[in-house]
Amino acid sequence: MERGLSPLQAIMHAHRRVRNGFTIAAMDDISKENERILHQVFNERSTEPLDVMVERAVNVTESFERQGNCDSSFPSLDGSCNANGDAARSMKAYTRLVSANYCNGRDSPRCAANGGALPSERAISLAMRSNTQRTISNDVSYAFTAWGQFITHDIIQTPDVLGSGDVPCDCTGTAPQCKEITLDNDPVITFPCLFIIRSSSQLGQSGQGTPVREQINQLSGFLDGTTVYGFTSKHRNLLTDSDGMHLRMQSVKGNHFLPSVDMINDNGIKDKFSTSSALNDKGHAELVAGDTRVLENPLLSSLHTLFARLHNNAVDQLRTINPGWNKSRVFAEARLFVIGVMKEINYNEHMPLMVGNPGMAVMNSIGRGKSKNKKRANPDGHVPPSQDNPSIRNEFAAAAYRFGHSMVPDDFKSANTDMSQKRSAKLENNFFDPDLLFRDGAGACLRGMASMEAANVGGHYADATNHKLFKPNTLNHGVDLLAINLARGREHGLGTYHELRDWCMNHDDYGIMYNGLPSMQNGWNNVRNMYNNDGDVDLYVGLLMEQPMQNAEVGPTAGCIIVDQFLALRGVFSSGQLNTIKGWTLSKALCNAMEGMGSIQANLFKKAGTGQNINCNSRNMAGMDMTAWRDESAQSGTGDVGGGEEEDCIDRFGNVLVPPEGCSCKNAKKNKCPGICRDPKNNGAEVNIPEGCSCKAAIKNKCPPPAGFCFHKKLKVQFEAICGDGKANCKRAMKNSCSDICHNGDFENTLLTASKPEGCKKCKKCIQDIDFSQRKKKSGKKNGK
Ligand code: HEM
Ligand SMILES: [Ca+2]
Repeated sequence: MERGLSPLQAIMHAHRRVRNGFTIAAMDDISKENERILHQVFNERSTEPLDVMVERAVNVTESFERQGNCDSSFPSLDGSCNANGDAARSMKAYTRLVSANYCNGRDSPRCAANGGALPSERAISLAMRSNTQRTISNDVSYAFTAWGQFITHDIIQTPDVLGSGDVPCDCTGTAPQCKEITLDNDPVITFPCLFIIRSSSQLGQSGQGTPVREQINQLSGFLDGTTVYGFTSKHRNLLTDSDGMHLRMQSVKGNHFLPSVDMINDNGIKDKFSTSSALNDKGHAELVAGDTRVLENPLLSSLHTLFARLHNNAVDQLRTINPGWNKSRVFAEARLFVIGVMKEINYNEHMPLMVGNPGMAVMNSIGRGKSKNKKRANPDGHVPPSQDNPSIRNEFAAAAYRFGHSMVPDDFKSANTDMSQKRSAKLENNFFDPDLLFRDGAGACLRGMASMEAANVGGHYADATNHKLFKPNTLNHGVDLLAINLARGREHGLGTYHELRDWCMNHDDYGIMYNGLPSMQNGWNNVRNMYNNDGDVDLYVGLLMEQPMQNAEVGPTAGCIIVDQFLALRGVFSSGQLNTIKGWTLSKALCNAMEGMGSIQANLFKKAGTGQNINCNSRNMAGMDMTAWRDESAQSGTGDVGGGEEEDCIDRFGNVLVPPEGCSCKNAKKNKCPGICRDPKNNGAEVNIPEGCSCKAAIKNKCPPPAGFCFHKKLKVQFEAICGDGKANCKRAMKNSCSDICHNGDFENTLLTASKPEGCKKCKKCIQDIDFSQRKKKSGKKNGK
């Protein structure tokens, strides 16, 4: 928990939590190097040819070590090996549907086509608010919206430029890493300005051969369970239980919750998952998941809980069905199952409601192989999702898929088994606060999510997101997510609404989603009049204000961008596994993994009361039939049928082990490789093996003389202790009960032996010059004994 932050610092802290993932040092180094290259080209006017500089930037990014193995039959963690050129793996730049539109043609936020200033993002946000009505969807529940956020967090996280301090923007418009949003007599917000930190980027080259700033995706862009498992081996290992198969959980009031930061012994985890006490103000320990945004709102945290539990349930099933599978195989197959279920829900339940008949017509026609996007299926399991470029599109990340922000309501709810309301909580008081989740449990929260209404997509955000995003408990407002989204689009140099609308309308496959020019929602004329020229309208503004397509939540231009993206990310499973996954819906997942379930919508994304319900108590709903995953070669129960990925070798404490050639990681973890010796009872601390002694004996402090060194576990030092009988007896030596030595506990000087004064029986009693009080204080406090 971060305490003592000013209100603005607390907001910044939360915003940074949303933007910056659980990285490893190599990733941060790559980001810094990329910024350096950008600076060289844009500010120092490097004389090297652009091609050379771009190649250098690409090489920098490529230097990020793969978090997986291309020979594996399982998808890698970071999305590497899934597509040609490792497209869409973690740390790759976004691609664009239309050329970048920066004010200076290279890297400065977009301006009006005539070079003039655009209206302030906050002014547009307020104009959208006052010119539009907020209406409630007749079709979808809040689960529809929440799912969009959960999927976002699997495929997209654009990090801030590194190295900016607590409040790095001062509203003077001078700091290069800041994109400021000017305020003019603001009705609610009391800060001198709003601001965002610019997105970390890489040097790219536009179609016209000019250098441009291209933003980076920190995540694996594939829909591959990043929210559950993280995108680095280190993170995945820290989330894995000591049995190597289950995900770590904590039990609270008899139910499984995500693990708390206190349970995971890693400073990076504490750093990236802690929240500010001005938001998380009831003092709950933060929860840890595969994504750093897990606590952003309590219903999102509940969805994370659902999929972690689902993984663990799948592990239990797979172990029964295939007792011969080894641990890493069980983990990998459970992960594959979880990813399969997520995809099934996303493509079968979520997308049809989002893009409606027109969008699904395009999805289906291309899926059946009529188009250039045709996929190749591989009957043996995981298949690269796309032979085309599956990268995340900038227009999708920075505008189109943010449509869900306008659907988020002010009041979040939990529900009882019969779906009646249990509790209502204001979102403005629950950003980065797991209170609702801890009070009512994940089951009640997800039932609440299904019972809640969602607003229609449009220009009128809820108060919680329009004025009070990340509101600290000491202030009566926060910041404006709508203005932030607009600033982000400009800062990324996104094309305008007209540019994207034209691209989509003229597209061979997507043009059919239009029926002439899209019709716009009420208030459109007033909003577009904010701009000097129609051609300047921000992409996000146009997307929110198009009338939705038939049975869709979004209009044709957002639909086009979304369909294009999800076509690129679609993958294929083997037919047997596909049959298992086919039956899965979000409601079935809730029935399987959530406590207190009764009757809920069959399609959870549909507004309660508008469609069929199902009862979780029917066997078909709550069960998990994994027979298609049965492996005849794994029925013997020896636990040696492998197939898991080969990864960096990291033990369960997160220590990176480097097995010498010819020794496996498995053996390294078991202390069976020469030169590797770690104490499992001491968080895997390194133990030196004295010559002529074994690791096992060294850990137990049982190495005989002359090798006789003792390892003091608490102080993590080795010392020499040869008792009077000539034997090394560490236990006795540490207790000062050897016949001839006393020591003062100051083991920092490694080789400390003191001879016992003559006639002395107990060191403690007879040695004055050895300061035992010192020792007591030191080790006594440290060890709490
Ligand atoms: C309570 C609900 C939500 C909150 C508080 C929230 C907040 C945020 C914030 C603060 C950002 C970063 C903005 C920036 O600096 O550019 C963001 C990004 C984003 N959000 Fe949300 N969001 C919510 C729900 C949703 C939903 C429902 C969707 C989609 C259906 C969504 C999609 C996105 C996308 C695509 C991004 C861009 C991610 C990136 O580039 O890193 N969000 N959100
Ligand atoms: Ca992913």
